[in-house]
Amino acid sequence: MEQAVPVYILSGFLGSGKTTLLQNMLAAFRAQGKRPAVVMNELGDVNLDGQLVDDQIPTAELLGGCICCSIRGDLSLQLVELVQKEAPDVIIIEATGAANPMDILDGVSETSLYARLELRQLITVVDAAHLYDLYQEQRGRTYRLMQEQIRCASLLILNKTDRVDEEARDKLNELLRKWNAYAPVLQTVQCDVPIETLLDMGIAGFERKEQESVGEGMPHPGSDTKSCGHDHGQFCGCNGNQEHAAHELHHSHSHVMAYTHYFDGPVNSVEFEKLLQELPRDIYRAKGILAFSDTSGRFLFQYAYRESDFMKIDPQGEVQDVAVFIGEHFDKEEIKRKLLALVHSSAS
Ligand SMILES: Nc1nc2c(ncn2[C@@H]2O[C@H](COP(=O)(O)OP(=O)(O)OP(=O)(O)O)[C@@H](O)[C@H]2O)c(=O)[nH]1
Repeated sequence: MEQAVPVYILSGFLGSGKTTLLQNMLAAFRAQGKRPAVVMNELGDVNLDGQLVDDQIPTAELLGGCICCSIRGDLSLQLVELVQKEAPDVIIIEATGAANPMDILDGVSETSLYARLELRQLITVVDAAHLYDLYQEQRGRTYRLMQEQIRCASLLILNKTDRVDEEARDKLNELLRKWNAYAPVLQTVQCDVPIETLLDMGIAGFERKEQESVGEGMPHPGSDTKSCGHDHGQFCGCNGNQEHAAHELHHSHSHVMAYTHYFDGPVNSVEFEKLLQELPRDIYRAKGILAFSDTSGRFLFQYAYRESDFMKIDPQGEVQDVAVFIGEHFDKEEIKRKLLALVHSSAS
């Protein structure tokens, strides 16, 4: 009989390390002689993460929205098309950092009714430093969204542990245990974890959870439950009712917005880095491809939770110089003004 294609969902807040994990998984699958395919979802209008994935790997892009709401129907279409056209051995879905994984789980389950898919794992990547900061305040929509992403996982990766001390690591471990008692937790830097271990752990973890949560808990392929096995009433006063929960959860990330800026000239690298350092706190993620006026070549830049990183690249395909800024209720016009001024001053 035809084998079902295993599907892995990568969830986690913006900038936590999902693309880093995706790259590690792709390398591991290919080393095993497998043919992976990828579904990438970005809030902005361009797929910058796609630049980090080998162009030999079949990739479906869902841009300009979040899988879990505006473009959920597209997810099913893309999955079916990938299976029919590419016959991959495995599919990895990288959600936007603003996605609620429950809806993506639901989308995959629905699709598995008419395409041979088998949901293996929902891996949530957590930025240790970011969660630790939010934990001090214990409130805010981003904190609640992170909580949801953690609760729904079958495997948790506590990443960026290089950015917190031992005391914070212990505290975070305790917190993850409290929010999700079932999923194994792996502590990593750069999501560096033996992938074979990760895949083995996940399968066992997912099966165990399904058995232990009979009647109320963990969503699984073919299941019509949308519950993460926790009390939704904690957030919205409902008792896990599907509609109320979905409604409330969409609201938990509807605060996230993106601005995509296309450049019509190069910018000075020092000035651009300064602009990143001075971004308002409400912008927690930025990425893009740029040419600088003071150095040759083009660069992929990443800004995640106050850390920036530049990598020289040779972009695949035609990519205009572009930057995407993601955050909460920030002033798009102000960013636009600053970027236009930067291009102008770099030209003179
Ligand atoms: N300090 C530190 N940086 C890391 C670590 N892992 C990843 N990063 C960096 O964090 C930035 C964001 O990583 P990504 O893998 O792109 O994160 P993401 O979750 O895919 O981001 P979005 O797709 O925007 O949600 C990049 O600059 C990575 O190099 C880590 O363990 N420590």
